[in-house]
Amino acid sequence: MVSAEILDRLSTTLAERRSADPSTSYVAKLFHKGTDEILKKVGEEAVETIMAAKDGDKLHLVREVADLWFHTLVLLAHEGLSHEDVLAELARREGISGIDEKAARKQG
Ligand SMILES: N=c1c2ncn([C@@H]3O[C@H](COP(=O)(O)OP(=O)(O)OP(=O)(O)O)[C@@H](O)[C@H]3O)c2ncn1[C@@H]1O[C@H](COP(=O)(O)O)[C@@H](O)[C@H]1O
Repeated sequence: MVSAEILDRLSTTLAERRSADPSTSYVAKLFHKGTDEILKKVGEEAVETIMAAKDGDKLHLVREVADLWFHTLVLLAHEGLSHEDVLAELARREGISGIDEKAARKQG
């Protein structure tokens, strides 16, 4: 099974690309073009993900979600953030939902 460590490695690469030559790297070129271009790519990949889900081809869906994740990671890196910030938010929510479940059990 592929490890989630790939997110750590990709995140390191994306951070390095912030100072890379735009003519030699897709990510450096996106950073150079700026926020609007990155947001445009995120929007395009979100639409392509929806279309892939609709056509019922699971491999196509996985590939489009990978494109979407990748471009959201580029967006986070451009804003000085990373997947770790998102994972921390999900962990926080898990904690919140745990509290909610306990409260619900007491009420029920
Ligand atoms: N995971 C990815 C990755 N996923 C998708 N893409 C690129 O994202 C683009 C997807 O956009 P589209 O599907 O719209 O295809 P396109 O028409 O070619 O895109 P545009 O040129 O129009 O933007 C393609 O150019 C893909 O090559 C990626 N480019 C890079 N990475 C990773 O990022 C690392 C750094 O990349 P470089 O900066 O290019 O060295 C690489 O080592 C990879 O690990």
